[in-house]
Amino acid sequence: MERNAFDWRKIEEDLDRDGHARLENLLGDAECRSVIGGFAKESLYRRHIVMQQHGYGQGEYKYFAYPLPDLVAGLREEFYGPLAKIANRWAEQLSLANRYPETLADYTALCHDAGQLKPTPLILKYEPGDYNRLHQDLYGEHLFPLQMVILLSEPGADFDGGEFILTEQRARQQSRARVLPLKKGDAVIFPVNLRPLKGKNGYVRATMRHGVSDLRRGLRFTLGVIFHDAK
Ligand SMILES: O=C(O)CCC(=O)C(=O)O
Ligand SMILES: [Fe+2]
Repeated sequence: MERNAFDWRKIEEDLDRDGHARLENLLGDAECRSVIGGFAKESLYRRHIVMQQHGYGQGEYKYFAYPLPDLVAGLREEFYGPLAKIANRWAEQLSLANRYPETLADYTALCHDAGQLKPTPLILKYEPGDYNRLHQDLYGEHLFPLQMVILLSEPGADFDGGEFILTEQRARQQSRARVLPLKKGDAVIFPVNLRPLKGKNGYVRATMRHGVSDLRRGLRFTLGVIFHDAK
């Protein structure tokens, strides 16, 4: 599907200021329905995780297999380039040596050369009582520092509770938590691990984690787009 052009200046400003950027209506209703409809289709996935068996929370998710469905591959491709520019600027501000190539193909080749061969985009499903503990999606040496989550269900109609939470911690301070209100089809872009915060003398590092609060009612599905592959 052809998408609206996004205002990348605003996305960049939002990421710098708030540590996340919300994109309204990234996916339409039919696209959300079709991704949810694929949850039961086992051939689409390489692995099924029951979160309570790993201490990750409660709920389940499935990692897509290569070749990724067109919609998922398209989102990874479309967002990688502009996000790589931001990631490179952040790496400089954080005094990190990491640099990210311009294209997803080149970045994926780096992951694959390092033995990170398995695709990481995933679909998550939450039922009443389910939740996702605060975590970071690190899967090996190569880590692309921004990721995206798309809400596929409608809050208030399909489910209650189940809010997306982002926390930020800088040295010698307690964590700051943000609850990010999303509607069906909205996406949020946020840091996997670190982000630069402007301090008095240059930039300081903040460590980020994300999770989901308890689902009180209904069913909540999300699509996660992570750009680095896994070992
Ligand atoms: O379900 C959510 O909102 C969070 C999903 C998540 O942790 C991820 O995609 O990495
Ligand atoms: Fe995650």
